[in-house]
This record gives sequence, structure tokens and C-alpha cells, in this order.
Amino acid sequence: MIFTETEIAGVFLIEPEVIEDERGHFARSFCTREFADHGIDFLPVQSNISANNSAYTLRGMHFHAAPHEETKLVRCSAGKIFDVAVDIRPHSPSFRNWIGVELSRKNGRALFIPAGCAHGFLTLEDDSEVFYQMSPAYTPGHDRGFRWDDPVIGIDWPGEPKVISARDAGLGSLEDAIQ
Ligand SMILES: Cc1cn([C@H]2C[C@H](O)[C@@H](COP(=O)(O)OP(=O)(O)O[C@H]3O[C@H](C)C(=O)[C@H](O)[C@H]3O)O2)c(=O)[nH]c1=O
Repeated sequence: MIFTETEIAGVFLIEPEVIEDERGHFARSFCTREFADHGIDFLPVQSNISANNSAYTLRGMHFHAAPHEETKLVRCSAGKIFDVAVDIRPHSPSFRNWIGVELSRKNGRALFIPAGCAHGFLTLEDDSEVFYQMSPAYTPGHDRGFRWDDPVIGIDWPGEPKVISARDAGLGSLEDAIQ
């Protein structure tokens, strides 16, 4: 795997090292040792599948309140998404910064999102599926969120959402969410 740290400390783009042959290809998708070699102590305890019927479905922006912050390794196992991480750590030099990457079944890329960052995505094709490993396990009642189009964050989405949950559509600002 090829790790590239982004301008948000601790957020890494991970690209597969693909081994191709006449049958197709093989690539490693996770390895505790390779992650540790890049200073990342990550041992996922839960995996999730997010299946999305339509293009321009938006889920986010979500995070868990301390001390239940979640760390995630996100990949797109079908279709294509624009995946976004936002630094919500007030003392971080990249506080309020965001990064967005295109993850797809074709490019096999993954985004590693540490605790202290919010996560969200916009699907770019119908039938896009997101597979993500996380730690710790989900804790009901501690989920928080802020609006996908918070003007203070200014995420440059590649399109407007056509499908969004009532919860996500009604979220407030990041400032309100981290009070
Ligand atoms: C996330 C999660 C949810 N659930 C239950 C709770 C609800 O009954 C149902 C759907 O949950 P929710 O509507 O919060 O799912 P999303 O809107 O896709 O939320 C996720 O979307 C973004 C982008 C994320 O990064 C998070 O994993 C998560 O916030 O699954 C669980 O049982 N375990 C879980 O880990």
C-alpha cells in the first residue's frame, strides 16, 4: 500500500499496490504492520457497508463525541464517491480544514480518517457502496454532525445532493456541534 499524508495531520490517502495477471488483480487492503510502519496504530473492530441506490446521495458530516471518537478506513467497493474528512480539533493547526478525494471501485483507493475528524461522502454513481473499517465499535447516542454546506468549512462538493436524510438536512454548523 502507498501512504500519502494529506494537509490534515493523520489523514492519509492509501493507494493499492496492484498485482495483475490474466485473471484480474490482487491488492492488499489493510495490514497492521504496514500501518504501524507509517506511525498509524489502527486495529479495526467493526466493518460497515453503506449501500446507496442513487448518484448524489450525501451522508454526513458525522463524528462521535469524545470520548467515543471513531477512526475509520474508508473505501468504495462499488461505484464512485467523493469522500471528505474535516479536521474538527480546535487545537489542530488544520482545524476546520477539509480534504476531498474520489474513491471508486476502479481506483481502489482508501482514505484513513483518524479520531478528531468528521466524515461524509457524496456518491457520484448509482449503486455506490462504501465499505469502512472502524475502531472503536459504534456507540449509539454519541453521534454528532454538522451541515454538509457549512459556509465556514466551505467544502467544494462536485455536485448538489439529490438524496439526503432528514437528519443530515437539518444539521447545524460545526461551531454549534462542537460547543
Ligand atoms: C454508523 C452506524 C450506524 N448504525 C445504525 C444506526 C442506525 O439505526 C442505522 C443507520 O445509521 P445512520 O443513519 O447514522 O447511518 P449513516 O447516515 O450512514 O451514518 C454514517 O455515515 C457516515 C458517513 C459515517 O462515517 C458514519 O459511519 C455514520 O455516521 O445504522 C449501527 O448500528 N452501527 C454503525 O456503525
